[in-house]
Amino acid sequence: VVGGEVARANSWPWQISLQYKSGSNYYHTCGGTLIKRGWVMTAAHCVDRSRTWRVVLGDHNINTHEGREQYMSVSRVYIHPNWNTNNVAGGWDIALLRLSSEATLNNYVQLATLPPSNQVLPHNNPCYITGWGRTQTGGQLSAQLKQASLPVVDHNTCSSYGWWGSTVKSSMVCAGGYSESGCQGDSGGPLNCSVNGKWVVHGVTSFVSASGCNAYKKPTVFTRASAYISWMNSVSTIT
Ligand SMILES: CC(C)[C@H](NC(=O)C(F)(F)F)C(=O)N[C@@H](C)C(=O)Nc1ccc(C(F)(F)F)cc1
Repeated sequence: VVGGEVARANSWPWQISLQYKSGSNYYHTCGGTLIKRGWVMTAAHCVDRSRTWRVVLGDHNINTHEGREQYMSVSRVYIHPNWNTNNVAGGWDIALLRLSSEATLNNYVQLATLPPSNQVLPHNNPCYITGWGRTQTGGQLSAQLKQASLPVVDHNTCSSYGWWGSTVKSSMVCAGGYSESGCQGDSGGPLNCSVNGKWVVHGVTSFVSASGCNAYKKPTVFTRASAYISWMNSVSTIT
């Protein structure tokens, strides 16, 4: 997250850290959202490569053990069937992770609220991006969870000339576009939007500009969760 501030610990209790094993250590690579006690929503591009994954719930500083974390292994990865690794602009950048055991819900770990199917938020709807991603273009990951205010940019504006143009599809949500943004390492994490006084996870962090995370008029682009409610229900109930 470029800009914004360090979040109050566990104030986004559905935010998870997706980590992969290398040698005897685990490394943060993406964010994600706890949507059911045994299910995490993340970006397809995060799990393109088959690795040994773990999901950390209830985390704040990803480099220290604070005692509130729950470490879960992943029993199966469901990448959207239409996802194309070489074409993030095509959309479909969403995946579900089945956890090997169910999360314990408490003050530090809670389920996210997902939007109703096909709900599209208005221009400037207040939202926050959260994540442990780079704090500057080309910079380092943040040790502590960060948040930044990223108001919705409607599709009409986001897909116009000078903005993202046709790279952005209506199955995506744009947010921000000025000094604050997501950045590498925030991928897969939530766009938390305030709807009728409640936090609703409307986006899955997907991409930023190749010329810089907080490039002007290149808002952070999210997979629009409300476009995938039926797919998520079909995956997380048949299995
Ligand atoms: C997994 C990546 C897509 C990566 N995602 C992120 O950094 C995320 F955190 F915003 F999710 C990203 O945006 N990286 C930058 C450096 C990038 O490659 N951006 C990019 C944007 C659009 C396109 C286009 F237009 F071809 F689709 C290609 C690359």
